[in-house]
Amino acid sequence: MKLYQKYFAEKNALKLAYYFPQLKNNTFLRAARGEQTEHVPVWCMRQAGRYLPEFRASREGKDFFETCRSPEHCCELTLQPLRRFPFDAAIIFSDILVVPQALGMEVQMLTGKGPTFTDPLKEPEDLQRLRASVDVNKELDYVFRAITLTRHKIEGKVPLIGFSGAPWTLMSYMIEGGGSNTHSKAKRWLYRHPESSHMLLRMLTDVIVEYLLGQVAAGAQALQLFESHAGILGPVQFKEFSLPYLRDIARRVKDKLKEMDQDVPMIVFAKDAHYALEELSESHYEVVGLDWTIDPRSARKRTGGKVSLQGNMDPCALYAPKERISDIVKKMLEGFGSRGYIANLGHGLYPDMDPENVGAFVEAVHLHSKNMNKQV
Ligand SMILES: Cc1c2[nH]c(c1CCC(=O)O)Cc1[nH]c(c(CCC(=O)O)c1C)Cc1[nH]c(c(CCC(=O)O)c1C)Cc1[nH]c(c(CCC(=O)O)c1C)C2
Repeated sequence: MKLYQKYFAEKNALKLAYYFPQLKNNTFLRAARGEQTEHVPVWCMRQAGRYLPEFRASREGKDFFETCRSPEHCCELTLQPLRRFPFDAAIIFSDILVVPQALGMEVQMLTGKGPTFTDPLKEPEDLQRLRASVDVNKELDYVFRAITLTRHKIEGKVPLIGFSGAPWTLMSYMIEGGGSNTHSKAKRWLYRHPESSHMLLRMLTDVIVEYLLGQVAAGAQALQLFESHAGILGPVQFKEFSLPYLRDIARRVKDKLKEMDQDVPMIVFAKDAHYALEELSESHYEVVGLDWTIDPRSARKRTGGKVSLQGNMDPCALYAPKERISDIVKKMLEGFGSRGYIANLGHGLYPDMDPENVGAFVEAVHLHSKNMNKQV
């Protein structure tokens, strides 16, 4: 057991605080808790990614999941965007598909095709192929080591976010075997095998809870759940197959963290789930992440101050000239207001985006939010 984990297990909050370098910029954590900050904090989903030439150089010729298994590589890729831009948070380089791997499934990242499962789940009997009990500390130890290393190397510059895919999104990959437009194979399970679907979602939930707690024990200072495939579900199926598991995860993680005297904000990002905004704001998460299809003012109204909000500029707005990006950011900030708000994109950065425009986005968030704060 590493020293940090020992203090965590002993619930020794005082020693825990001294183990890692002191945090210098806590705007992201304060905004997550709904506090007023001197500027609006900003980070980008997929900020460690192929739009950066140094990322492409580091990844060149290396297998994607081999990279995920190397704490040194993950640490380097996590830190790269921070060397270029004054982001207010970092997200650990990893992937949501490490969880199906921990359950015993084989996944490869094929160039030009994306994640590909060798043998996806086809029928409910296939659930027997999954590990009935997963030793998360053993199977995902490489992620925990990457987090601990990065938390040291980041030198307290900004907080480090840990993450997991949410159960439904992971289930859909495990059945589709990769990316899909219709998700019809996975949705077939929901209509045809609802009990087996719930069984799989429960198995995933149990592993995700342990995985998230392990990430905090390793040094993660916030957690984000990615329900990237929420939009393919309608409100009725979301309520049955996604929301209860998202709630269960937050409740169980929070209960455990409370026992440990740990206060770690949790973010839920359910892409295209605009129909469930009210429910998501009452799901025990401090922050609800939004995609770009939701109007900031209406999101504030519908969530009624119960949560902080994160998002939601259309990633494609980064193709606009810099002055236009600045105007779009200003309008977005006016819509959300500067309190209890974390600026981000409505989804991840694309590989062909210009790093300079990412820099313009970050700068515009800081500049306009500081100006807004001066006026109140
Ligand atoms: C950079 C990267 C990642 N994954 C993949 C890539 C591109 C491949 C490469 O660089 O070689 C393949 C990679 N991994 C995945 C995909 C999507 C495939 C598809 O469904 O079409 C691809 C191309 C699956 C995945 N992976 C992830 C999600 C949830 C977020 C989202 O909705 O985009 C999903 C759905 C999470 C993820 N994935 C990653 C991070 C950490 C980096 C960061 O955000 O800065 C995170 C948080 C890292």
